[in-house]
Amino acid sequence: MSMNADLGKPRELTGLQKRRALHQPELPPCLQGKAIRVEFGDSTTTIDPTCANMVAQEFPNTFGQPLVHFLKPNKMDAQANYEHPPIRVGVVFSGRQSPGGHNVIWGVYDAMKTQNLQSVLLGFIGGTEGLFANQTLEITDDALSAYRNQGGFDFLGRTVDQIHTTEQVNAAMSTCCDLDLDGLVIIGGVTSNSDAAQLAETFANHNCKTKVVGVPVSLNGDLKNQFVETTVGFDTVCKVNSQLISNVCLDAISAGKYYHFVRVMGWKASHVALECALQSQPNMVILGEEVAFSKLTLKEIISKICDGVQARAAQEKYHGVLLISEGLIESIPEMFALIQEINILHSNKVPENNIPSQLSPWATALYNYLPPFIRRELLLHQDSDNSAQLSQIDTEQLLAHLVEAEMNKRMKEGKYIGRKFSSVCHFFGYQARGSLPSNFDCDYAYVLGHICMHILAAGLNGYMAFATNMKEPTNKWRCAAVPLTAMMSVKRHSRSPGAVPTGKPVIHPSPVDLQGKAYALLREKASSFLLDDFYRTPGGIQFDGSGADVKPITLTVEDQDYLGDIKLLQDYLEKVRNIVKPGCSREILKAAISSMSSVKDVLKVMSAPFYAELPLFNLN
Ligand SMILES: O=P(O)(O)OC[C@H]1O[C@](O)(CO)[C@@H](O)[C@@H]1O
Repeated sequence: MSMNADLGKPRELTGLQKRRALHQPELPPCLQGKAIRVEFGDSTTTIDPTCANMVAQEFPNTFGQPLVHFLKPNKMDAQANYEHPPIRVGVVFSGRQSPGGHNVIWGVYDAMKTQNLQSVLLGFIGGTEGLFANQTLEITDDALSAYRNQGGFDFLGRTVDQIHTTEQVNAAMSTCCDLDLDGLVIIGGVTSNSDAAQLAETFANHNCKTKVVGVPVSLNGDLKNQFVETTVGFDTVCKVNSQLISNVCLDAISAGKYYHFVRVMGWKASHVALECALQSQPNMVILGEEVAFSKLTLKEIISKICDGVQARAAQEKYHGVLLISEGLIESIPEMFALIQEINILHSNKVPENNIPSQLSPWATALYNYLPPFIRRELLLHQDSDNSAQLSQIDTEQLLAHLVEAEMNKRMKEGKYIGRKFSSVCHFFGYQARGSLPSNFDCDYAYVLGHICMHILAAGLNGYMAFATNMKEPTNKWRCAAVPLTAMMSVKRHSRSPGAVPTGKPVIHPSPVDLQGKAYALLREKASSFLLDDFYRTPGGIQFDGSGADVKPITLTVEDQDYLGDIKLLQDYLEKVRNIVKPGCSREILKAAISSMSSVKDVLKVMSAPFYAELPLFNLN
């Protein structure tokens, strides 16, 4: 394996970086001090209970483990002089870069050294390939000094986000055994954490002593579910993108001549686009999830945008900003089908140049209709999860191209009588990914690092570190660990509810919730955004002062306090159980059912025994 010799080298820091390096993330009370109380909750099932059997079969050693809560120790425990044995841990950047990743390493390191100065943390240089090839760097205070609260993943670097094939899994296992590791911390998003689950299972199966723990680090914000509220990096990336978008908005309104088509990273889900839209308030926003839900065709999308352009022209406005998500292209039904055909041909090892001639007749027709630059991008080799390389497909340019053609057509036909349509395109992805992390991401990552260490110290395998109640200040966060298998599901080929799940259980990216409060907020403001140029200027990331604690809007408007409410819900269920008995009145039953519906999702995943009782109440 060839390695970049500059990785992990001490960097010369700028004045701002030096100031950032001094930021000391706060720890929630439960993580302060040497002692910690570990409390085991109910055993878990999976996010989609219809897949529970499949997950249980694939993960016999790690399925069904309980939720774990880390709590402030009681007085006696806190005063006891604990001797923690030294441990050896490895840490690897597996997923794509995301601001804050370095602080996970710092958090693990500080937590280990607080418990025992003899503990050793090893970082794998060059990401997963460094793991396979056993290339390590011992993490020390000195080595960390240039990377605390800094952007990028350049302390250790990363390569392919995959620990997937038998060779890769075996290589990882042999490294962990050679290094006599008690734990391995895998930093990444949905793909990396699915791999972490597989690794944990395989290690358990082979009696390998290394326990595997995953950390939700991804700019996409898509590793989000009943347990995990957000991912490390999402806040920073949304702040940087929102600043860029709002700059473009002000530029557009100043001259009044261009439509800006902006695509933001975020992979298959549109969380980044939704958050940025709420922060910067551009004229139009198209999320992949709404297109998939309404089954909008490319033609319908173009027609909607053109209607918007025309409505603005009627008000003498010839500028505007349109925001789209990276995954939009895959959400358009006919494009999805075309991409699927291309993916299958790729998987069958058909060379890129031969793919067009092997498409079905309808896919050929669509392919030929698309402008040449998009055709080329659709054929690019696949991403590590065998899907299209979304970052490389210039969907914003495709839309701009088709909108211009349609506006010209409307003009020719006398349906549009405004000025000629003119566009500029942007893709905001890499610019934000390397940013200095916000306070929120610095603190979140550091806290998760600490939780990882406590998971490993408790001897747990196949878990993810997470925190809840994060819309509140850090001192109110709650810290916990969830089995990776509890977040898994299996894809269905058809979207109909009765469709049988097929394929391997993995952690899937969660889409934007179209029933959620954040999306409702966007819809509520959509017409005003379109016509009123309601642009908002959040500005650059603030590290000090009143703006430094601003959190993602989508995090603060959604009520995700599941863990905190679980006790309440369990008490509630107990009460319902006592009043809803065979023979009780219809009104009592109806009232119980309607008030229960909001809690059933939580109960479903939090506790298998409780979930088993739900059919009694006919809630499904
Ligand atoms: O171009 P790269 O670095 O391979 O990665 C791009 C992908 O990584 C992400 O930034 C993070 O998953 C996606 O939004 C994007 O599609």
